[in-house]
Amino acid sequence: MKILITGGAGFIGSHVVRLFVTKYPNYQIINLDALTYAGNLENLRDIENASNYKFIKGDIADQSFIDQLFANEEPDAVIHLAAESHVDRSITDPMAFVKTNVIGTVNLLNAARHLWQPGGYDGHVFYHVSTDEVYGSLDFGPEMFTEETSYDPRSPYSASKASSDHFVRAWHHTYGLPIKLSNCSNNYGPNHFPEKLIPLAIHRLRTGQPVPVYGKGENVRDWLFVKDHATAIDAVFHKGKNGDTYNIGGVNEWQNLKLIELLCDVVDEKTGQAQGTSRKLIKFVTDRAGHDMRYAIDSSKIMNELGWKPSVTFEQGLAQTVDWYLANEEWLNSVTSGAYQEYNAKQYAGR
Ligand SMILES: Cc1cn([C@H]2C[C@H](O)[C@@H](COP(=O)(O)OP(=O)(O)O[C@H]3O[C@H](C)C(=O)[C@H](O)[C@H]3O)O2)c(=O)[nH]c1=O
Repeated sequence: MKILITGGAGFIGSHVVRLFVTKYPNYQIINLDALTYAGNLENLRDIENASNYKFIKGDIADQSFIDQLFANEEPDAVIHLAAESHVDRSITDPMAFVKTNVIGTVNLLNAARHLWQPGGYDGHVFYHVSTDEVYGSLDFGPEMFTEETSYDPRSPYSASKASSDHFVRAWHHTYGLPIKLSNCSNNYGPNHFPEKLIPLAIHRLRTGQPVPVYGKGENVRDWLFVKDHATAIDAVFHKGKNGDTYNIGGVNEWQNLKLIELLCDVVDEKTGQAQGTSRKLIKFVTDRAGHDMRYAIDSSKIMNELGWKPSVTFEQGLAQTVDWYLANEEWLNSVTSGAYQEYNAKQYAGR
């Protein structure tokens, strides 16, 4: 089987690519990535020479490029992770999110349909990896997002992901395209670009800079270790039902301030600083515009039907993450200085 994985040089994508390349040596994995600021081939150094792996640089928003790629490569399946993903960026530059997340997804859907429909859809699947933010924002309390929760996206980012989810389902209902979808909560772990809360905070603490907490830090997110998200994607891809959606979460809700305090304590412990040192760097700043209060996701469907569950506790995952960032200063320096772009250019030259 030849699988096209889009966004494979990004944070979640690189963990999915590595899992599939190493776990399924008989699959051919094509990693398609535009290598925008968040795409980093250094994430995949360990598997870049694997015989079942190939990297192609390209933009999913470029329709003729995508059509040509499908004609040349004839993938059997698509796992679509390529996306603009940072909510703050979507507030300042929404059009980039429309281009990649909406138009890019529709280009892929069209190309998959035109390639697969003539010979019959058997053995093919278009799997869209999405976010729990499409469901909107919850108040504090027991309520959680289920697969039946109505969509209520509120940021330009979540509106673009909701739109792409709708297009994926529309291609299933209208053209019969075999599809799967999953909506996941906040991920954390190695190789996370330091604009998102956890890697940003680790980077700031490591370099003695203030850690910005938006508003009062009361907002709640559910956190899942990225490698557990990758195993969930593996489960949905192989065992999920055609046309179905699976929510994926860590059963692990944290208020932002509490999470940052815990992270400060882990960093103090790992770096041998006196407890309380890092907490002094917490700085309350202006809130995010339209800041969603709470995401909480009910993962019982994927757990009961597909037998998936997270493999690490938050304490274990956070400790592994801090260890990774402390041991990989070079990666962090390369990302924060922009040097990784040179590595990217060298790796894709001629491909
Ligand atoms: C960057 C930053 C964030 N925050 C707050 C804002 C959020 O309440 C929380 C996490 O923010 P972050 O931007 O890391 O992630 P979300 O906005 O929850 O969205 C993330 O999780 C979902 C599922 C996706 O689908 C997104 O792609 C992914 O970016 O911390 C701060 O307080 N300070 C900061 O400096």
